[in-house]
Parts: sequence; structure tokens; C-alpha cells
Amino acid sequence: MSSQSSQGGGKIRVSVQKAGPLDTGEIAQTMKTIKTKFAIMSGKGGVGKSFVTASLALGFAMRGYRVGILDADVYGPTIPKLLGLVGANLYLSEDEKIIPAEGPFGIKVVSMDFLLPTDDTAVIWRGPLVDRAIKDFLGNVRWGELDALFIDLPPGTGDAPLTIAQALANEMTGSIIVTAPSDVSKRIVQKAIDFSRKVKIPITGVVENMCCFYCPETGKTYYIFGKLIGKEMADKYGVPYLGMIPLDPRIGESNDLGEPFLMKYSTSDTARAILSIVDTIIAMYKDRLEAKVEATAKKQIKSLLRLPGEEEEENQEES
Ligand SMILES: Nc1ncnc2c1ncn2[C@@H]1O[C@H](COP(=O)(O)OP(=O)(O)OP(=O)(O)O)[C@@H](O)[C@H]1O
Repeated sequence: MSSQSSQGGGKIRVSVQKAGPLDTGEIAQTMKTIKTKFAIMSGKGGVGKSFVTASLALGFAMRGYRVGILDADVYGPTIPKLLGLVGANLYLSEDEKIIPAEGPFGIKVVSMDFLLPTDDTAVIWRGPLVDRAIKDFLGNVRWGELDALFIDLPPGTGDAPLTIAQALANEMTGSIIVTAPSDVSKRIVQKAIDFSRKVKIPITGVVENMCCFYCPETGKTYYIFGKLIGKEMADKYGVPYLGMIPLDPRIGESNDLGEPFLMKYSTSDTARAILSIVDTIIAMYKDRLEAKVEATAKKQIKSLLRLPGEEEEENQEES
């Protein structure tokens, strides 16, 4: 990737350069200011992985956390659309770091979609170009201080998600496995659990999307494809079940309009289901999410209690 401006900084332009191997040191350096990092994965495409990624990020942000999304679904990047960010740009800082775009609640977003001039160009993103972008997205972004980063992996368990997940494994707090109930979903959850274990990312849990349909006319919930298959599988493999999200026609509608569902229908039952998953994850990682806040608060209290002149003494002691 190259910068457009000759004065340092500027909009990112795409150029084909050989990427070189993914460098775990660079990835660690890029992510060191982020408290928790979650890889969102699915055993197969189309189960709502990107929708869940965007919704979890929005949920965390609505709870007051500083959030980022890395859309690593390089062949089908949809996060910008779900957040109403189509047409946004990525920029390079003077020292050639990628500056994320900013979405609702200040959510920082990096996506291949920002680098594609039109939808039709997706097809040319192959080989070296994708390798280059992945390398830059993983190891060359200025995220700043974040409480949570959600990484939308490519669907399935093939080469593309494997390469990215392996490079990220040391940094990840956990994986969130998205599934939708169907005849084959048991196999799909099992594949995703095996995948996460293979790349040594601890499993945060399973989210069952499109679990059921609530009919406002009858007031009944219908488990069209089978009841609690995700829960059954999570129990079988001894991983946490984070919750379920119903089929809701308003989700497709808001996604198509680029109006984030969780914001537009924030008081709906479906939004409540999503926020309950968000709260479960927050509760699981409470210590990590709050650790820095406490450390900062302690430091502030200490400085408030300090008498004039003591700061200098302390600095001298430290050096
Ligand atoms: N709970 C839901 N109710 C209704 N529609 C949904 C729900 N979840 C997702 N969708 C719709 O399903 C489609 C697929 O969702 P999404 O793109 O998030 O899936 P994905 O698993 O990321 O797909 P891909 O494998 O292509 O990356 C979208 O049109 C989305 O709006």
C-alpha cells in the first residue's frame, strides 16, 4: 500500500508489493494498546458472522467501551456497510501507519472495503494484493487505546481464515463462534471449535444466530430449524454458550440501508438478546476490561494526594 500525499500522511492508494511473511512481533506491537481482542469465526459462510461482529462492537460501544473492528473478511468485506460507513477512507499517518475510519460511537474500523473503488473490483483482489493488505491490517494500524477489538475472520475453516488466525493467535483473548441452526450446523460448530483449538485461540463461546422466529401475531416463538442446537453443541464440547439471536426481518432491512440495527431498534427484543450476549462477554472479561481503568484511577488519586515537589522526587526515584 502507498500514500497519496507527498508531504507524509494522506489517503491510502493501492499498489501491488510483495508482502513478506506475517510478522507476529509487528502484530503484537500494533495490538499492545488493546485490552481484549476477539476473533469472530464461523464454520461456514452466511450465518451472520459479520452482523454479529458489528453488533457486538456496537453493544460494547453502547456500554461505554472504546471499540475497534478489523474486517479481515478480505474477500467479502461487509462491516462498513453494516455501520453505514460506505465511502469512508483509510489514511496513512506521517510515519506510514494506517489510521482507521471512525463509525458510530467512535468505533474504529479497518476494512478492505475502504480500499476498493467499486463493488465490482472485489474480484481483482487476489494473491499478492490480499497478502499485502492482510499484513498491513494486522501489523500496521494505529488503533490507539481500545478496550475491545473485534476481528471478523473470513468465513469457514480454509486457508484464508487459517493464515490470519494463526498469525493472530498469540494476541487473541478469545474466539466467538457464530452458528445458525440447520441440518448441518452440528458439524459446522464442531468444525469451528476444532479450528479454534487447532490455532490455539481460547474459545470465548458460541453465538447462535437466526435461532428462531418470534411471530408478533400469535405471540409465539418458532424454532424453525431445530431448538438450541448451538447450546447442545457448546455443552457437548465444554465451551460457553453466549446466547441466541432470533431471525428478524428488520435486521436484513437495516443492514441493506446501512443503518445499524442495534441503534435503530435499540429497545426491541432482538436488540435485548444481542445486548445480553454483550453483557455476558463483558462479565467474562471484567477484570481485563477494568484493569487499566483502575490503574489509571489509582495513578490519578496518587497524583491528587501528592504534595508540591513530591512529583519531582518520584520522577528522580523512577529514573
Ligand atoms: N438474525 C438475523 N435475522 C435476519 N437476517 C439476518 C440475521 N443475521 C444476519 N442476517 C442477514 O443474513 C445475511 C448474511 O449475514 P452476514 O453477512 O452477517 O453473514 P456472514 O456469515 O458474515 O456472511 P459471509 O460468510 O458472506 O461473510 C445478511 O443479509 C444479513 O442481513
